Amino acid sequence: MSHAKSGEDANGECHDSKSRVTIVGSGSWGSVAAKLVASNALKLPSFHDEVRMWVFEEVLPNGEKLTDVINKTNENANYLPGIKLGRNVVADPDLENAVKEANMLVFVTPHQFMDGICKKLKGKIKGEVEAISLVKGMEVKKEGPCMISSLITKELGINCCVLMGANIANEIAVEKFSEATVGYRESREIADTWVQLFSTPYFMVTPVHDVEGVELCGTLKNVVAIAAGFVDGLEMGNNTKASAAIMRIGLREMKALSKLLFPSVKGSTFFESCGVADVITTCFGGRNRRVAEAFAQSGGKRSFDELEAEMLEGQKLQGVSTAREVYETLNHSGKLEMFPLFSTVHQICIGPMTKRAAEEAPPSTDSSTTGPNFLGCYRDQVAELLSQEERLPHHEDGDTKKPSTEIIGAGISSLKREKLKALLRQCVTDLIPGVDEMQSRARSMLLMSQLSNKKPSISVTNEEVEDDIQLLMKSDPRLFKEIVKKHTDDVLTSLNNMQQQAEKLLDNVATSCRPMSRDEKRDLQRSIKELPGGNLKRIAEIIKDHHAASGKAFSDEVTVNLEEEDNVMLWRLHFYVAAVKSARKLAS
Ligand SMILES: NC(=O)C1=CN([C@@H]2O[C@H](COP(=O)(O)OP(=O)(O)OC[C@H]3O[C@@H](n4cnc5c(N)ncnc54)[C@H](O)[C@@H]3O)[C@@H](O)[C@H]2O)C=CC1
Ligand SMILES: O=C(CO)COP(=O)(O)O
Repeated sequence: MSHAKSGEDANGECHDSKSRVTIVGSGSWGSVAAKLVASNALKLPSFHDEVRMWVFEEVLPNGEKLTDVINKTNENANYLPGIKLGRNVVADPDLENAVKEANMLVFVTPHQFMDGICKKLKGKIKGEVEAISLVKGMEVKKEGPCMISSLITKELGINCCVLMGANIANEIAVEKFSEATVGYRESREIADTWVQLFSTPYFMVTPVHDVEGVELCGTLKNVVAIAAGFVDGLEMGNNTKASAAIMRIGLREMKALSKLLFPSVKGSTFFESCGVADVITTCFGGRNRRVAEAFAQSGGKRSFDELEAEMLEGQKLQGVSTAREVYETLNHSGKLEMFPLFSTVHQICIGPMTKRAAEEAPPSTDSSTTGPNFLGCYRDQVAELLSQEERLPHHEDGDTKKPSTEIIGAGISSLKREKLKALLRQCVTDLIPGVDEMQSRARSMLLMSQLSNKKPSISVTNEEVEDDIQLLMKSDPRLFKEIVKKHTDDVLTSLNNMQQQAEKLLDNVATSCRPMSRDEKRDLQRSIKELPGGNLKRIAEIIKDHHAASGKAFSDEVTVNLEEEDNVMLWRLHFYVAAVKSARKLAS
């Protein structure tokens, strides 16, 4: 995109190559966006001074139109009173007129109005136009969820970046320092133009090549903020809000859902202003939090619509409808149970809430350390599937009398077996990112603990040990050791939880296995004997745990007599031995 000055082309025709900006929206953030952009448009030679702002017309109590008041006083009396927007901001109630000359469009209205706005603008935008969306929210269409930037691109046929961040409008309006993130899809040059247009000494903007990640952060954090409000309304305290119940799990679900919807989303995006910073600021200072707090204080007796109208005077909440949209998306894809926080927020928003229900609502302890409870959810689904099934006699597959060669699900119909296999395949797919994350955390901890003992046995690159960690290691080795220990303990707890869930899942799966043949038992016995000491210890643990779960007495000494073990136990050992063999093969 070029920003040369106005001039004449080769044919002597006058053309205007300066950029013109229109802000589509004039709520509190829309008005602050106009102020930021207007101050820069005056300074940057490649922009026209005038910045148009489309206003959804309203009549004030004194009978004046909001647009007229903005143009007369240079203040948005309804949504940002007391703040001068800049004399070069021109309010315009006619949407088509407001955008017709613009080649840079800033969309900033509550997300529920965006579909209608795009439809009105379809075919009305001419020439090379770039857009940016400051809208936090998404649409759910028949085909699935659609981010607002995609809606703009699809409906209007224009490229669209996004700007999200820890940006409470009232604070930026009075020029308190804040950061924001511009997410872009392809052109860094265009992202830089937006950065230039929004940046001021009190508003620092960083471009990130991850449009979906940035937009999903801004969108999903509003659901987390609603949950934070519930916790505040119930006076559960800041520890609850920050830790297991809300912000920490909220961030994990934000990341997991973002990656589920767009696997290209980058983990690093969650550490930009649009990610963790926006979660924190909104969970402490936002409108979503405030209204959700009032909802909880009323014991769910007052509706969000009523409270929004009373408390926000025309401003709009985004979190309640986003929670519904997220719920629909998860429900449609059968993944509700993997996102206990998101789904519970929606259920509380639509139904009567009691303190007890809300207290029971936060995610189970299973998920508090391992993020979305993938394994626990699959365990339950497998258990449900198998319990529903009317068992067929073993050795029979459906209505044929042929002995089955299948191990898993041999006693159930082929239809149920296929469902079971599909569940297990999906479980593995969903588990991979979690395992990758665990591996990378474990590697970091190993590296850190070796560094703290000054004996790294693996090669260390500069990127792996950030400057501040190196500094801490040198300046305060004791604190460094403590931190390493704490994080190592966290990783071990998470691994332990994952292992327990996996064990329960395997126990369920093993109940569906056909009887093990004599030859298979012999093979298993042989394979167990060949295992190294560490793995034998694990075999003993599996047997002990299984005996304990089935109420059998056990002693510290474990002797393996496969003839005496039940079928479930035999297959559990078989799975373990097979996993050890695969791991060894991969390592060699
Ligand atoms: N206010 C804030 O602190 C921040 C807001 N945002 C996001 O910016 C977006 C816009 O929010 P705000 O500027 O805060 O708006 P707001 O909530 O302050 O005001 C509501 C706006 O909606 C307009 N409106 C009402 N009915 C309408 C209709 N039928 N059609 C079109 N417009 C209508 C009103 O005129 C007003 O401009 C939202 O997605 C929000 O999440 C993002 C960062 C900060
Ligand atoms: O998005 C926001 C801050 O970044 C504003 O959040 P609220 O709509 O909850 O005030």
